[in-house]
Parts: sequence; C-alpha cells; structure tokens
Amino acid sequence: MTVATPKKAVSITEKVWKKVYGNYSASSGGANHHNKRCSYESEVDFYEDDDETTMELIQIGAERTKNVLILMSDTGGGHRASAEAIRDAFTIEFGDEYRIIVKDVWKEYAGWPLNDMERSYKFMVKHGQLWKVAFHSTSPRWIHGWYLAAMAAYYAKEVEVGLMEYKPDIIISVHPLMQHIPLRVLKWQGLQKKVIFVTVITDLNTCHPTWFHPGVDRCYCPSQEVAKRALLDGLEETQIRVFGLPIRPSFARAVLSKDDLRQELELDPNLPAVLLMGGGEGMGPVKKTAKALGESLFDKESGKPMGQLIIVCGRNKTLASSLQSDEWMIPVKVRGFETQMEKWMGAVDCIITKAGPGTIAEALIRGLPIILNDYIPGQEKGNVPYVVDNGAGVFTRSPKETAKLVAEWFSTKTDELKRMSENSLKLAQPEAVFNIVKDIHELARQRGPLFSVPYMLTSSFTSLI
Ligand SMILES: CCCCC/C=C\C/C=C\CCCCCCCC(=O)OC[C@H](CO[C@@H]1O[C@H](CO)[C@H](O)[C@H](O)[C@H]1O)OC(=O)CCCCCCC/C=C\C/C=C\CCCCC
Ligand SMILES: O=c1ccn([C@@H]2O[C@H](COP(=O)(O)OP(=O)(O)O)[C@@H](O)[C@H]2O)c(=O)[nH]1
Repeated sequence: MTVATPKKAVSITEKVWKKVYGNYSASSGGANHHNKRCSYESEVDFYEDDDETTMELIQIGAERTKNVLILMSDTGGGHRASAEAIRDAFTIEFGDEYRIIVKDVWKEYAGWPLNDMERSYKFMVKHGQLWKVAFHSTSPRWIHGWYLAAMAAYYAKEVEVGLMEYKPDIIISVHPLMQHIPLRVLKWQGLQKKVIFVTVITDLNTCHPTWFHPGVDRCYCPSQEVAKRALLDGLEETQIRVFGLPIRPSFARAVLSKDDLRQELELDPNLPAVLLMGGGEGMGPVKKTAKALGESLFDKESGKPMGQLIIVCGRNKTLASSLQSDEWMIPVKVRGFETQMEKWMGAVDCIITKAGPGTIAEALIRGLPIILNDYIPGQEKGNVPYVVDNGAGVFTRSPKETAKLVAEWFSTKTDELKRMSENSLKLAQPEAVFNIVKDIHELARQRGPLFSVPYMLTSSFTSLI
C-alpha cells in the first residue's frame, strides 16, 4: 500500500472546490464550475489532468478509484443539470475516490429510435396533445415493459459495448428510459448483483412509471408524492430514499450577495427584477409574457420603469434573436443558454417559468416566488400543485395576468412577494444532492473493501446467442 503525501499544503476541500468551480470567489458569488469544464465530452480529461498538487487518493486504503457512470439524455435541460449536480457533489465530497462519467449511451451506441430521443421528444412536446397521448398510453407497465424489453434485445450488443467501455462499479440513471435496458444487459452479463444500480428521479410529482424499476438498489425520490408512487408501483420501502431533487452545488454552497451579483451581471442596482425563462429549450409563452411585462412594468404616470426584466431563452435561438431586436421601455436583458443560472436567480426578486422541476427546485433554493405559466402534460402537471399548494407561487397561463401580478408584487403587494419568498425557502432542499451521493457512497462501502467488478470474467451477450 502506498500512501502519498500532498506536495503542496492545499486542503483537499479547497482543491476539490477549485477543481469543480475554478477560482471561486465568495464575494462575487463566483461559483463558476463552467469556467474549467463546460462540456461533458471532456468528462474523462477532467479526471486525467492531475497537477502536481494532486494527492493519490486512489492508493490510500488500497482501494482503487471507482467508476460511476451517470446515464442521461438531453430531453429537456433537467436531466443534464441533475447529472452535473451529482458529478460535482461526488467530487466535493469524495475527491478522486470516484471517477464520474456522464453519458447518453443511447446516442453514442444504440440506433433508432433510442439514439434520436432528443429530437423525437422536442417534436412531441411541441405538439402537446401528441406527448400527452404518448405519455399516458405508455404508462401501463405491460406496455412500456414489453417495448423496452424488445429494445434491449435488439440493441443488446451496442448497449453492452457502451456500458462496458466505462467498466462502471456504480450506474446512476437520471432518466426515465434508462433503467430497463441497462438492467437487462447487466443481468445477461451476470453483473446485476455486482454493479450498483440506482435511479435518481428528476420529476417532482406526476412522473412516468418507467422511472420505477424493481431491480434497482436504490430509487431516490425528490418528494413524498413520488415515493408514494414508487411504493404503489411495486418498489420496496428499503429501496426508496427521499432527499429532494439534486441541484448543482453551486446553488447550495455559494455565498451570493444580490448587490454584487447585480453589479457583475450589469443589472440596475435599484430596480426590482423579474427573471423569465422556459427550461433548457426556452419553451412556453415567453415572448408574449415579455411583451406584457414591458408594458406593465413601465409607470406611465412618472414615465419611469418600476422594474427590470431578464429573459433567459436557453437553446431557443429564434426566440433570443427575436427578443433582442425588440424595443423596450424598461431595462431588459435577453440571454441565450446561460451556464451560471445560480447567479441570475440570485440577482432577481421573482421568476416566471414553465413548470420544469429543475428550474422550480433551483428557484426554491434562491427563495424566489414563482409564477408558473405553462407545463408539459404528464410529468410536469403535478409540479403546479406542488408549488401553488405550498404557497411558493401561482399558476396562470395568461401573459397579461402574469405581467399584472409582477407589477403588483413590485409596488402595492410587496408583502405577498415576501411571504411567498419565505414559503419557497421552506420547500428548498439544497442538501439533497449531497445526501444522495453520501447514500450511494454508503452503499458502495457496504459492498466491502473488495468491492470491484470482475469485468474480465463477464460474458458477452452476443456469445450467448
Ligand atoms: C405498443 C407499441 C407502442 C409503440 C410506441 C412507439 C413509440 C413510442 C412513442 C413514444 C414514447 C413515449 C415515451 C414515454 C415515456 C416517457 C417517460 C418520461 O417521463 O419521459 C420524460 C422524458 C423527458 O424528461 C422530462 O423532461 C421534462 C422537461 O422537458 C422535465 O425536465 C422532466 O423532469 C423530465 O422527466 O421524455 C423522454 O425522454 C421521452 C423521449 C421520447 C422518445 C421517443 C422516441 C421513442 C424512443 C424510445 C421509446 C422507448 C421507450 C418508450 C416507452 C414505451 C413505449 C411503448
Ligand atoms: O439557459 C439555461 C436555461 C436552463 N438551464 C437549466 O436547465 C434546467 C431546466 O430544467 P427543467 O427541469 O426546469 O426543464 P427542462 O429544460 O428539462 O424542460 C434547469 O436546471 C435550468 O437551470 C440552464 O442551465 N441554462
């Protein structure tokens, strides 16, 4: 056993924090994990570019670094954000003890329709009724189970190559369609009992039953509502844990001062601010709402603005360029895909968004009152009562009503804004992601010091047929 000593006197926490967030500055709210790495493609490099100060944790305790494969897909922005959150929390908590790989294995290794889910999903949610029918008609287990079993058999060889390339000791699925096929492949490989497989659900309430697979070691549910559904769907209580939805540590751990952030983001320091967005794809009635806010936040009597507006369009470039070319009577910032949402959310006083679970959970951590102006049928429907019934926000699809409400919050109803902000904070679960990774670590620890998957001994599915 070799125990290496650090070559410089830098604390592990400090080093890991730097590794994740770059040069963090508390006063600037500078959690900036995208400075260093902004692409998942560079995942492997991330753990290979050790500098001189790196302590060889791999060798301490004779335990080799464990491989953690996080399965996700860019259907919406939430799955990636949760995968990123789990990766960062692992690094903060356990340093180099784990090597984290985030992958959409379908996209890279499987064929149609699995490798085209992003496009299919985008198309279906654009045609809301189509998605609604697809979501509900595939809910019974016999339907999706049969379909996914057929997919597993058809793409077994490809998925096997995809999974085995990373030699995972632990697989974490943060996507509803990434339980059935990998678990079947592991079973065929004789690895189901050796590789730890957990699901981290990223829907707050009315999630699709494909999330629930009885073969997982753990199913992390973000709320009691989801845990109840998991139990009804046949999971055992011992498999279920409820910690909350995993949110990037930059939201939980960064010390953000609103004044500093406003200066950094070049916002007006005195005017109250509202953030308008529509998930990673910039969905929902963003344009109409922006227009209505442009009018309601301009005080005609004094001829002055009574608020400012920030619009984050995500990957919706058409929306961004159309809004950028508009003229406004109030201060407006139009942004594309932002990599530091914690800063924008830290700089504003309330948020308007479709009912995306990731955005909601982040806004709660920042204590923002939420106006939900849309939801995707099926998985996002239940997020509306989650927010409204807990007094953290309101739901309205009317851009005019939304704009009127924000104007009131910024003038005559500031007490309502404050009350909702307090309710948001009560619902927030900033520590969820840390509790999840600690629990996974504990699972790995329970497997004992010799826990290591004998990949050399595994048989190929293709050799069985
Ligand atoms: C009996 C024969 C039927 C033949 C069916 C043929 C094709 C299938 C057509 C549609 C499939 C519908 C899939 C339904 C499962 C949906 C599970 C679910 O909840 O998915 C949600 C994710 C998106 O994530 C959500 O994003 C939100 C924001 O945008 C928010 O962040 C939320 O938190 C997230 O959970 O949706 C998907 O990923 C869907 C991808 C759609 C892919 C369609 C292409 C079909 C490919 C594979 C189908 C595989 C399995 C289908 C399951 C059963 C089909 C019978
Ligand atoms: O420009 C953007 C827009 C969105 N997001 C993040 O994308 C996620 C969106 O997830 P959500 O579940 O709200 O909706 P989805 O995009 O999946 O529909 C959240 O974490 C947002 O902070 C981001 O990082 N930059």
